[in-house]
Amino acid sequence: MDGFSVLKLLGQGAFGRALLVQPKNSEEKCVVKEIALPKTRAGVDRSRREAVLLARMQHPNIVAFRDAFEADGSLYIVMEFCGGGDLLHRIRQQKNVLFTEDVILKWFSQMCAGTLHVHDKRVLHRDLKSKNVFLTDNGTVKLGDFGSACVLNSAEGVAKSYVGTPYYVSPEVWDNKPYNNKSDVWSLGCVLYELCTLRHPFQARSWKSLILKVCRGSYDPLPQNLPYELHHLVKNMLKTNPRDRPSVRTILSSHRVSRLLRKHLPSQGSEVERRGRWRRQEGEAVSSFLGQKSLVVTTSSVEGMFQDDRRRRWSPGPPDTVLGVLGNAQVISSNSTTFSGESTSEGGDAPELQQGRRRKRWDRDPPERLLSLLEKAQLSTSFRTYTIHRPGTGPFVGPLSGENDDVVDGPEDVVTDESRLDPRSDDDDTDFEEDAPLDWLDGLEKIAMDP
Ligand SMILES: Nc1ncnc2c1ncn2[C@@H]1O[C@H](COP(=O)(O)OP(=O)(O)OP(=O)(O)O)[C@@H](O)[C@H]1O
Repeated sequence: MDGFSVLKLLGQGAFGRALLVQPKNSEEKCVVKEIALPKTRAGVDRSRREAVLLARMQHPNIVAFRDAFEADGSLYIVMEFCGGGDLLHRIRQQKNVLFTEDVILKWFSQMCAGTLHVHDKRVLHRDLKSKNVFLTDNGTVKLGDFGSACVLNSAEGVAKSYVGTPYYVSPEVWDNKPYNNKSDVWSLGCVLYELCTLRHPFQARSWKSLILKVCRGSYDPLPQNLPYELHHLVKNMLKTNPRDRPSVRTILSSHRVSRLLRKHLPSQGSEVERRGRWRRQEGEAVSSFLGQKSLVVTTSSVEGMFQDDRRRRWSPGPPDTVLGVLGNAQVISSNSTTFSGESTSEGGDAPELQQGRRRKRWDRDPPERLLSLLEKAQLSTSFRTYTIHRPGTGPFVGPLSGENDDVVDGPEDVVTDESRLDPRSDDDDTDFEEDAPLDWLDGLEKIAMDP
């Protein structure tokens, strides 16, 4: 850090801290993200991947990569400073004053442009949320924090990377299906909803309530004064089946809302038509930048992850594994051992769960395991990327929770995605996904059980 004067600590994330710095050889203030390098080779490669991915993303709506280096057992990623702070902070500043339609469309269209660039590079962001969307001093929106796009392999890392930030996690991820480009679309839909209402679509004070609402696609309707196109878009982006959600390309090019969005992206219109590809040279360039041969290996393994264009088909049913058990509320007792026993003997859905067995993961670990884990865990009040504490450490508070948020788990006056029960539509647009659903339940268990 010799070449920088540290101006202030911006904050502490799950993987390290962010500092506002002044490089000694430049006028431009930057952010340095300091990540303590893990002891294992795999862990080190994983950490470096954030730098590699960020360096690959060169787009006006993505935080710009400036440099990366390692010193004293830490990785330092230098990036553009966004003086307007993050969008979550900006939303909170509004108090109860809703954003205008123009502001919503302008910011959201830029988020889509950034996400399209990410997806065109065959990368999944996996932690899109208002806290990871930044504003520059002149009001340009930039996507940041590619830390979750990089974390794979270790049990704990998998849990973090797979679950992301619980309020933004899509039904398929709760249902242990592979994360795909539409899971990013779901998270982006949550951010759009926040822009429209200043509230999160799935407010809840317990895990059970949160997962139920997400898997049912139940949220309060948008304000009536917003244009029909935005209502339609939110409804589409928060479809419980990823196949029914539009891709970001569709949102920007051929959705009912596209015309409104493109009006706010005059200089980037052509970008929508272009598809980027992962290029080995890019990884090599970053690798030599960081002075680490191993990054070439890391890069090519990421490349391999996305080269396979096979389209996996989704099971025909709704995300009914988690939903079925959660819906059967009477089987849930505060004692997880009792719960597991009761759910197989008297729970109405249990026999179906036993018979259905369509999904690989539940074959071995039915959702009872998830629920019993969730009973023992609570979300951190700071609401970082997947932070879980054992019981008694604080209330369940979401990023935009207010005083009067729901305290009950029962039915409410909400929009529910009834189409989750319809026959599935075409999934051509769900064009890539991670190769295999990773075992995040093991990671979750480890975190929840650690003394
Ligand atoms: N490029 C940036 N420009 C301005 N502020 C930034 C930038 N990057 C990060 N920050 C701010 O620095 C703080 C820490 O960010 P960091 O990404 O390390 O963790 P986090 O987002 O708080 O948590 P997590 O990543 O675990 O969800 C946040 O308040 C964030 O808004």
